[in-house]
Amino acid sequence: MYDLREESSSKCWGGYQKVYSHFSKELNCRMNFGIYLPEFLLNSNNKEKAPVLYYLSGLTCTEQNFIIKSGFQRYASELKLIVVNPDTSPRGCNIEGEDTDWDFGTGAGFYVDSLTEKFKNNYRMYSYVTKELIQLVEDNFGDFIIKGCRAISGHSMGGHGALISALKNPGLFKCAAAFAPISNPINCLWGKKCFSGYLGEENKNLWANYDASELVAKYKGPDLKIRIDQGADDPYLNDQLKVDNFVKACQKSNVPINYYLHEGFDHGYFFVSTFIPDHFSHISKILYSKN
Ligand SMILES: N[C@@H](CCC(=O)N[C@@H](CS)C(=O)NCC(=O)O)C(=O)O
Repeated sequence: MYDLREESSSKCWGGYQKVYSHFSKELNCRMNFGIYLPEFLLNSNNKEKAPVLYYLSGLTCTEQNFIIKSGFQRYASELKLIVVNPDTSPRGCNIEGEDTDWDFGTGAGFYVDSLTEKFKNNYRMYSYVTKELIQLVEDNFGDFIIKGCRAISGHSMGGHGALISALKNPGLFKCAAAFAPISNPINCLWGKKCFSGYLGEENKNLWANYDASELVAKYKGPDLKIRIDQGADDPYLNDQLKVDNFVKACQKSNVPINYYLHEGFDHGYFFVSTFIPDHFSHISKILYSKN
């Protein structure tokens, strides 16, 4: 039903970096995602399984940016993590205007389910990530996976996607983490542009349902063990990311958060790749812990 096809498979550190394509019912188009499988899972006499970390990328990315630039594979293999990373928007849907801007449409799905006439049949990245992709992975790679043992992380727009996916679905993920997340989208230009295009000005009262700083204030569920890594020299920090608003909202609602502000680092993949080892090790400890 998914029409799943392996597009590539490359040995990388102690595992295989694969890319699959499939047809998405949520998005009404074919999509790519990356999956990294630590090698031990593929040995014929192996009985061990592994947790899954879902990783969402930021504006302008496909599944390839994280695969090529972050260097995560070495740590995923050492820490025994399966890592699944989808594309950031539907592709090739031929919606007028979707390819005009780098911060809206293609490459900028913003992890919401669109409500506007123009986008609602395709731009459903929220349901794609939290329902269809998880189901697809569990249906097709279930033999390798510790049931129900998932975490989610992401970068920038993907950090926003990771936080809202976890906050809106208590219990779905044992841990939520992010690099430089867009933390209060209803109060920044990137968020306002995408929410107005995908959700509509007429539905402004619903925008808060996709805003991490708003959602955390209402969060009731198992401890999420949130971790954020942020570059102190990130040019987007004050105007677009507004991570402080999220940290304050967590403190106000007594949701534990580990926030690391790293001197001198900016927004790009040199920052992400530097902190992948700590970030992944934090997530792995939580996924492999008994409680
Ligand atoms: N338009 C700028 C800003 C977009 C941007 O910084 N995107 C981040 C996520 S918000 C990214 O991961 N870009 C892709 C890359 O660095 O490979 C650009 O493409 O450089």
